[in-house]
Amino acid sequence: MPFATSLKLHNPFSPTSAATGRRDLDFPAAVSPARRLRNPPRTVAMATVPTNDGAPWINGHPHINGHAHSYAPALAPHVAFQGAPGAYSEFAAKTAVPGCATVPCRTFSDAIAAVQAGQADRAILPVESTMEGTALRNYDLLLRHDLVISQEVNLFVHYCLLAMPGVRPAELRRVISHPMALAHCGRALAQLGLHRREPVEDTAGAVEMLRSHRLLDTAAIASPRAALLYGLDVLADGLQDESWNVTRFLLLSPKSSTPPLLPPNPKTSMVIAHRGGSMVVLLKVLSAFSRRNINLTKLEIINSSASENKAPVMILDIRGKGSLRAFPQILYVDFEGSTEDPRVKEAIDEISQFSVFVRILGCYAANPNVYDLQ
Ligand SMILES: O=C(O)C(=O)C[C@]1(C(=O)O)C=C[C@@H](O)C=C1
Repeated sequence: MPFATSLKLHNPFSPTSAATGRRDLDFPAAVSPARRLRNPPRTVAMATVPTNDGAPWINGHPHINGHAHSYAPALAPHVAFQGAPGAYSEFAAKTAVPGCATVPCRTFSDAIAAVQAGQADRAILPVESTMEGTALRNYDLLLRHDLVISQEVNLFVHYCLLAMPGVRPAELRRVISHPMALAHCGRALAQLGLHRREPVEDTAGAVEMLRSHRLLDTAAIASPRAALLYGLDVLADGLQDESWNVTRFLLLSPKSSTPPLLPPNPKTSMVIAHRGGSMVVLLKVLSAFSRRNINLTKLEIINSSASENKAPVMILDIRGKGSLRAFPQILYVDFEGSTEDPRVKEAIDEISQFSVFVRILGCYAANPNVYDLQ
């Protein structure tokens, strides 16, 4: 994993700058941080409980009706996500594209492949969390493929301890979940005396495993919605060590042949590869934006040449036929403004002159809301 340095110029996740409480989607509600922290946990019923019985499996997960998992009109957009039905990523997909059909995939690569194979219209990836910073592995995936970021969505991740119906906390001997969820709940698990922790591919996959193997000595960490979906008991909630735990997801779409409509309140993500002198390049990039009054919302420095063991970042050069190129030093930059804005065009032109490679990863509507899924 390349070395990453994160400079927090503006943290869209921070309680002061996040959700405005605007209710612009039915599912789920965006809440103001103050309201969310005051309110007791709330659970929201989801549609039908998916079971594995007789349902065909695609990418390692059950597909209901031979296609997407969730019940949605045939023409609804299909969004691929990593995990079992009930994973946080699935909720993120439904938040970003209300009414979509979700396509469960075993890995993030499978989710991207599903879009490339035409099995899904879009894929959703978690890319950043307030507790862990940038998920570089998912950024790596994004760079290796020719998909564009078309939306962002921030979810409040609320972890619960789930067990089979009737199981008492004293009967539990181990806990299973996504490695991130286990890491985020370390303190609470220690207090509960749950020292045996085993990682699985996703939070809902852990719940599915409890259910299908009827594990009576094992708990899973997942969302209250996963508890409802699979009929498990919630033994404890709000398990995360930090009360403010938000994950940012990006929705990826195939590149459109027609120029996309300019989104409201646009934001652009780009990657800049350069040769050496990180600090000098950084200052030049900052200057190109600041002289044009363009605000940055993310800046991440990846320097894999700082250590001999780190592999360079591979980026698909989408010009011409498209080939993978290796770059040891890159910057990820998100900024306010659209690629059609003359100030932005000038800044990108200037940066292109002193860098070795620049790729725009997407221009999409900035979404400052934090959605509460519980
Ligand atoms: O396991 C899940 O439910 C997921 O959607 C994946 C994922 C992640 O990979 O970051 C998403 C959010 C949570 O922080 C934990 C795990």
